[in-house]
Amino acid sequence: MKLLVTGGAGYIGSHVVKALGKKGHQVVVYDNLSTGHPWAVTHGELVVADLADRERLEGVLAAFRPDVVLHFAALIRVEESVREPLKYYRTNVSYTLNLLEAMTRCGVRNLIYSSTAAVYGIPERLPVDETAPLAPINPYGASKVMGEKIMEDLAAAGGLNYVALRYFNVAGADSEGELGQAYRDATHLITRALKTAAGESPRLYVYGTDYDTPDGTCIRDYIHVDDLASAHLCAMEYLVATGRSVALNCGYGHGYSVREVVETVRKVTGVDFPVEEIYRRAGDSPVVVADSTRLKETTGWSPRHDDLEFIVRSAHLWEQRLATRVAGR
Ligand SMILES: NC(=O)c1ccc[n+]([C@@H]2O[C@H](COP(=O)([O-])OP(=O)(O)OC[C@H]3O[C@@H](n4cnc5c(N)ncnc54)[C@H](O)[C@@H]3O)[C@@H](O)[C@H]2O)c1
Ligand SMILES: O=c1ccn([C@@H]2O[C@H](COP(=O)(O)OP(=O)(O)O[C@H]3O[C@H](CO)[C@H](O)[C@H](O)[C@H]3O)[C@@H](O)[C@H]2O)c(=O)[nH]1
Repeated sequence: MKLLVTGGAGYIGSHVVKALGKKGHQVVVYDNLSTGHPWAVTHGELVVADLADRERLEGVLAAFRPDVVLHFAALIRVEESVREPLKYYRTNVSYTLNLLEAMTRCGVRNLIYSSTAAVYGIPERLPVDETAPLAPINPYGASKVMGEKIMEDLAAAGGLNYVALRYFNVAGADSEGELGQAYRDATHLITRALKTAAGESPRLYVYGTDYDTPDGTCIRDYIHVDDLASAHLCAMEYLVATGRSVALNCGYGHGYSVREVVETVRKVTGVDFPVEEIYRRAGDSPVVVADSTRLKETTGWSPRHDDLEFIVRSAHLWEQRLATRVAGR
């Protein structure tokens, strides 16, 4: 198939592009490289352009005529979204509108959308399934709910078929060591902990130890990025075969506390790095764990790397490669 991937030079998009390329699909990546990297595009063509540029976007869609668009491009930091909400609504909502309008004009009707567990806010029942109310507690989550709502309305009007994949906490790196997280200033827990173990930061801050959880720190459902990539392939096959629109959780169904993650990173790296426990971070939900039964039953997806130590190990190997790459420049 012909696939247009927005944000395909980023962390998750690049892993999905690799999986798509390996399956023989024809890929065009559309990315402004604000956080992505050209080296991360291992298959297909890279168009360096912004979703704000409606003319360029429509031109690329009209020329390529993809069977499916996979839409990763977005801003992703919860805390930043609390401080700078307009930036988030602009990129995550208004540029999604640009994409949907351009797709509509070009007659492209299939979309895989990167949504998030943050749409659930503080879930009432755990693990949370897709029937739970959407009640985001930060602008990032709200922007993704808006994206889903726009797609739902467009689908109801007969103009779109979509799968919204609600990712839980994505972590780890490509099993061949070619790709991984390479944000300029990483904020994700596992990456921050690994960088601290490597001596790039003096200490790891743990944000909040007074949550209503067994050890007082937040609990998250960490999913390996390669398992998430395979969920995209499954979702795409389902979408093309059935034309049915649906939202699907992507997680393993069990969570780890911040303290458990810290201990796993210490074990994997063999470094007893310093940790400082401080105040809560704005916009954080205490516990977020996925019920992914619907993803498994609708698409046949099954995870291969449901193991925190494996996830941390793969991320650790990637961090070592990244350090060599930077040092070699
Ligand atoms: N990382 C996670 O744990 C996580 C969890 C849930 C959902 N998500 C979602 O997954 C998607 C990908 O996240 P990621 O972690 O790979 O982030 P990322 O920052 O690595 O990837 C985003 C990509 O989009 C590009 N981009 C940003 N704004 C753009 C614009 N205006 N025009 C064109 N390209 C633009 C960036 O250059 C980058 O390559 C996002 O939609 C995010 O909300 C991520
Ligand atoms: O240095 C750090 C970094 C994180 N944390 C804590 O670790 C947990 C996980 O934080 P991350 O930043 O790794 O991930 P989030 O759960 O905040 O958010 C991630 O997953 C969400 C879905 O749940 C969103 O989609 C979002 O894009 C993505 O960054 C949180 O309790 C956070 O407070 C720390 O204690 N110290």
